Amino acid sequence: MLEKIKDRVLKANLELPKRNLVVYTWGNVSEIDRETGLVVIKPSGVDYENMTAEDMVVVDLEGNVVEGKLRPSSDTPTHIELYKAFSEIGGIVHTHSHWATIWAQAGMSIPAMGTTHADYFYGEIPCTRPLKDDEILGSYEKETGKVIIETFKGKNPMHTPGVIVNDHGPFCWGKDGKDAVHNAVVLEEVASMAYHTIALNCKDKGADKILIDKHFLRKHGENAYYGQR
Ligand SMILES: O=C(CO)[C@@H](O)[C@@H](O)COP(=O)(O)O
Repeated sequence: MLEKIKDRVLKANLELPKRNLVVYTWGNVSEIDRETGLVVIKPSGVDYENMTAEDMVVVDLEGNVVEGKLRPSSDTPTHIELYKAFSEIGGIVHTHSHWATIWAQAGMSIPAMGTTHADYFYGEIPCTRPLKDDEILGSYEKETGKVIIETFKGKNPMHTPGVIVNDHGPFCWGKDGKDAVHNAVVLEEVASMAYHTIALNCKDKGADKILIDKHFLRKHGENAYYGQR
């Protein structure tokens, strides 16, 4: 079942070590089939070198394993919460990539410092509030999803396809797993650029809003004109 999606999800997961977004097994990618409401996600704690499409696990939106011999990613409940809340998204990725995780550990949103950022993310990439003790001790991974959703209240998740989870790391999403990983690569790059920009000249506010609007909307707005149309 869902063999094509399993192939795509495997490929998207293998992109993580290739792009230096993960160390060992510290990340996961999933994709949802909106027709059946089933999610395909990588197994928990399996080395990327040995992973096959058959190892991908299919779960329903209640978190029940529908197909697969291995246990799904430990972050599956977070992915499920996001799929339920953001109907536009088709793929999700979580990593502990170096620069984005530094922002997470600092508990800081990443300001839009320039056009590289604005080409992909509209405004700051928000950092969630810290989880409360009872949330950590309860359904921790589900609560992680809920705090992301809380952070995105009133925001369009497709305009800001990523978040920094406080003291943890980044989650990104997109129209499918490949697109989500693309956004995670960009987020890591802008996290590094923003850190170094602030270190260099103490500019901690971000670039002119008009410039940020221009760059986001030329790619993603109603009258977008970037690329081939
Ligand atoms: O945050 C963590 C572990 O602290 C996880 O995201 C990471 O190790 C990946 O876990 P899975 O192998 O997907 O279960």
